[in-house]
Amino acid sequence: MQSVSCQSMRAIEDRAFAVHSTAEALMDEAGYKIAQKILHYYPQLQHATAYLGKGHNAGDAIVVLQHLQQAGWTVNLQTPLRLNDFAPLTQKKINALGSEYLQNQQPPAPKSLLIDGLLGIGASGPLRDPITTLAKSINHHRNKLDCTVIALDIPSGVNGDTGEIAKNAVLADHTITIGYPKIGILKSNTVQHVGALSLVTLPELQPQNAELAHHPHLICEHTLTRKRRDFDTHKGQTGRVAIWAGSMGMLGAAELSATAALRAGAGLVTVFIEPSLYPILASMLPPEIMLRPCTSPLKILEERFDAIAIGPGIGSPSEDISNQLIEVVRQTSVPTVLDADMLNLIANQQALPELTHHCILTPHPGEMRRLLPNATRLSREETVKQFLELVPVTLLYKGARTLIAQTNSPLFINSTGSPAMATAGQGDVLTGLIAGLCAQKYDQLEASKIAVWLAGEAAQIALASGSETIETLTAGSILQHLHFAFSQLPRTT
Ligand SMILES: NC(=O)C1=CN([C@@H]2O[C@H](COP(=O)(O)OP(=O)(O)OC[C@H]3O[C@@H](n4cnc5c(N)ncnc54)[C@H](O)[C@@H]3O)[C@@H](O)[C@H]2O)[C@H](O)CC1
Repeated sequence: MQSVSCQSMRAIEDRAFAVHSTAEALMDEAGYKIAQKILHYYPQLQHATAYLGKGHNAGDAIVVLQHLQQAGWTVNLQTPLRLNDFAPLTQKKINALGSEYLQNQQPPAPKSLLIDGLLGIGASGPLRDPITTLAKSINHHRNKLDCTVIALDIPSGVNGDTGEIAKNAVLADHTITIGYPKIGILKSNTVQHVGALSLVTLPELQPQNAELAHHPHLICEHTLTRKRRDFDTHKGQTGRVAIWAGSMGMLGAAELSATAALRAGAGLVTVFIEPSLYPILASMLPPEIMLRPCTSPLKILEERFDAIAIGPGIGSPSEDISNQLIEVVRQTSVPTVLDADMLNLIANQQALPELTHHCILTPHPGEMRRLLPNATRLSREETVKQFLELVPVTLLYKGARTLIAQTNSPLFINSTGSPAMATAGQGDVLTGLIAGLCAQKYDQLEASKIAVWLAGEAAQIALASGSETIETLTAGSILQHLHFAFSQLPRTT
């Protein structure tokens, strides 16, 4: 979904008002949809406190509270403002909830939800009181009481256009933005304040082309689709994936990437492995995955595959194997995902300039620095741009906010994920997912976007379900929760 400036958002909103909508109708719709997101991601919290500024951002928060209350949650307000201080529509919403909530304010409960309804697109300048005090209180309670903070539209104190962070800006675990993502909250420097990102769409809001031009896109469920299968589909049609992964001590990487390719929907997944490792890996792999003992990666070129993945857990292969792996990349024309030590190998052999359109590279920042030493001096966004000026590949630059682009494409920024994903094996899963989707004829950019969104969403769902915590989540749990993430995506019509 394309991002917009706050000024454009206002213009879009004004056009909707001129035609058919009212501020109240939009607020009601936004509030309902935000509450649904909260119930999806945080069903167990059961207690919410909304922090209120004067404007319509606070009105949204009140509508959210009403829906949470209807779902059985206890709700509470925090604000020093009196009823008359609020914008008229926000007053109306407070009255609908019950103005006694203004008089009877309670401190937030431990491990509860805090809603930042302080400032949205109406914010200007550094934070001023009473907003500063309220923002400080949100950050304090997040820390001391282990509360989860949801920011509505924009975390208060983050500039919605520039991403500049004001002193005492709210630290949100999750920002639910309304209508269209605002440019400022997609900037890499804001990730600590924005947290996970969700979008609630309001179909009444229709941007004009000039309002969208050149801005980054948010990867979210509203713009991704999965393919519908004909009833008579057979496994040959859902794609064949070849994987060169794993080495002594790192065979789990081969298992994770192969299982991910299979669970992404690929029909046939074959792992090529050096013969000495065959018996060990054979005992680890799910029975659906084929395992081919093989001394030469060039064997991959002798069969028909629809996608190839090279790199997870390969460590430092011999010179001969390294040369052959590069040769596979040179000779094949099918989508080829290059990850982990394969990226280091490409950097060492200075083979980057030889990569072309069929390659999908998935570096994390360390791997990126080896491929493009200049990256240390650039922002993440500039790094992607400069990288793609050098090589015409699909680039997926991993991080808390993964960036994806091709030469001349817009920049796509992932919305899902969690700090719980900071564990080994997540990259192996991602590689397998991309290869599995490419094998099913998703184009490379689309496959990369869907894969990264699915992995992040699966992590968030695993946490939401209570079956994992930030500490316990593993790459394997992503695979176990993948079906919940897939089911969020509509099918192509
Ligand atoms: N965009 C949409 O389609 C919809 C947006 N909704 C929500 O409405 C807000 C924007 O509401 P608005 O009343 O215009 O602005 P704010 O709530 O951000 O409040 C502005 C208010 O705050 C004070 N203020 C401004 N800057 C500061 C500051 N730095 N420090 C302290 N106080 C400040 C000032 O008094 C202003 O008047 C949007 O973000 C959405 O959340 C709709 O409800 C749904 C449709």
